[in-house]
Amino acid sequence: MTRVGVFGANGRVGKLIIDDLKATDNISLSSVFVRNSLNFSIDPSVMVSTDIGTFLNGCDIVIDFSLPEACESLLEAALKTPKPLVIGTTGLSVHQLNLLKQASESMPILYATNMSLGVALLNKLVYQAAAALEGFDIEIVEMHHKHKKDAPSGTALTLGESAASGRGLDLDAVRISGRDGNIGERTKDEIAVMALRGGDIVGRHTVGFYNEGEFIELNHTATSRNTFSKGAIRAASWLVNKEPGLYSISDCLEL
Ligand SMILES: NC(=O)C1=CN([C@@H]2O[C@H](COP(=O)(O)OP(=O)(O)OC[C@H]3O[C@@H](n4cnc5c(N)ncnc54)[C@H](OP(=O)(O)O)[C@@H]3O)[C@@H](O)[C@H]2O)C=CC1
Ligand SMILES: O=C(O)C1=N[C@H](C(=O)O)C[C@H](O)C1
Repeated sequence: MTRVGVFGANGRVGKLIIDDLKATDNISLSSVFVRNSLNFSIDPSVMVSTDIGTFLNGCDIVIDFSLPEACESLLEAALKTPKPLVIGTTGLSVHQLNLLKQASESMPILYATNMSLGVALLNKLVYQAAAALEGFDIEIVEMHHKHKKDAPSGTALTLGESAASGRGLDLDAVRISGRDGNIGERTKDEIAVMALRGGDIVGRHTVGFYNEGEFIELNHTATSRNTFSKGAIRAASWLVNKEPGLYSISDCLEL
């Protein structure tokens, strides 16, 4: 039985992971980390801790859906107490991503900005389309619920990287995040990644390829947040006995 620790247990996704673990074979919840207290009741056999080291010692693998600064604390603690990590937190800074890469030298880490099968496939399709549709303008739009803190979404940035890579470009050099005023015509290589926020939208991503006379739009819509919690649990079962290294959701899904 794989014993899972949930980091970000009070959160929208964290709570669903705790529920979904109850219905999954060969894997169960053993510890949760909270900053203050857990805001719902839990089986008394589960360790609830405000100390990251104690939390890490109480599980075989961690699933993290929290905030960038919280994920950074987790990575720092895991460098002292190595543990397989499934990380879904988005909005990580360059420093935090470097810390994640450093940690993956001493433990297996699966980092995915989106745990769904659909988006994993979408990234492959976007890479292929960007490479094949020479001269088409690439634009990305994402829509999420009004509580989301980071923008653009981690998924949109990953899709942007897939598109840029299909064109042999570096996303950081070609990405724009807004248009306003007398800015002139669109440049050939730019890739816009735009964010909309409102209501309870779970997650919607559209990658458009626009040309004179035709366009293609590839779209993914998450209609349930359980898509992410179940994807993360599947990733944890896959990762737990792997060698140290940085793994992607495509590795787990063998896409
Ligand atoms: N990869 C994927 O498939 C997906 C990724 N996400 C990402 O996952 C993350 C969480 O999303 P969501 O569940 O909606 O967010 P929530 O805001 O609902 O939850 C965030 C959680 O992080 C905890 N937290 C905040 N600050 C700290 C801290 N300093 N130390 C420890 N814990 C902290 C909160 O605990 P507390 O209750 O104590 O405040 C809370 O439990 C986001 O980055 C989001 O973009 C979301 C969906 C899918
Ligand atoms: O915060 C969310 O809700 C989501 N975040 C992830 C992201 O930033 O891409 C994944 C998903 O779209 C939901």
